[in-house]
Amino acid sequence: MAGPVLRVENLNIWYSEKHVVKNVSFEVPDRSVFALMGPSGSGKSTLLRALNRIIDLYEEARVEGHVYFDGIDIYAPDVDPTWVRRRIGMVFQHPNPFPHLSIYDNVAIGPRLNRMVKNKKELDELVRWALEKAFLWDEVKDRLHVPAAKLSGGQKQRLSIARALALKPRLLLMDEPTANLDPVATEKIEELVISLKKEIPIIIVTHNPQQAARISDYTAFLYMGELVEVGPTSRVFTEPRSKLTERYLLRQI
Ligand SMILES: Nc1ncnc2c1ncn2[C@@H]1O[C@H](COP(=O)(O)OP(=O)(O)OP(=O)(O)O)[C@@H](O)[C@H]1O
Repeated sequence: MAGPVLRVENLNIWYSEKHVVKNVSFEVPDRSVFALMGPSGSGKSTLLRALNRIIDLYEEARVEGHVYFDGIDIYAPDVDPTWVRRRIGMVFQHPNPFPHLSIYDNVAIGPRLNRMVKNKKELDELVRWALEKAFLWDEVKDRLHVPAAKLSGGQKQRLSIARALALKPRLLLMDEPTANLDPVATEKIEELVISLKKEIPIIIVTHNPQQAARISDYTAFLYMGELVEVGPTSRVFTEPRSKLTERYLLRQI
């Protein structure tokens, strides 16, 4: 069996004096969808931001503990945070394509900046690959050069996913990617997440337990900064070990 893609050990995070992630440890197996669920304010987004060092951009945040990515401690002094962010991609709650750039250029910008391709043909192939993986190619292949602003909300979110995929990440983090989408657009993203996991494991934050149940292989339940429970999704949902998880699943907290 493949080792975990990520191992989090005794992770603690503060914003100034406020302790928001409390001694959290878990492993994310390769080729899986791993859901981080919990009520509003439980620390899900903060924890996610620490997993690819985006949290470094928050001046008031302080992180202690370890995050091993394929065995490399991403907080070790000799590790370059930009390398970490390139290898561990991120998709946010609000789709964030550059509105004035074309659909093509939104996907191409990362590979160009990182000199991942030698010529236009390779770039065209990479853009097509990323758009296909993001289930968007068929809808946009005849209008690759129109501005991204012309797309629907769901399409913009899939474009954000294509942009992240174009950097060929080893792992993808998603922070409530369907929070602003209608049910049809949500379903597409959920199908896409499931189809990607064989190639790219995904950690997804959700405040919706049904979504975690539908798409994830493993679920972690976070409550007031503490990891209450983690395990295979089917087990967490059918036989929660903690009363708190049970109450959350019954919508009592
Ligand atoms: N930049 C910040 N500075 C100070 N406190 C913050 C900051 N970001 C978040 N917090 C606080 O940290 C705690 C955890 O927030 P976080 O956004 O990680 O929770 P969450 O579970 O993702 O919530 P939600 O589902 O509402 O997004 C909250 O109390 C929040 O107010």
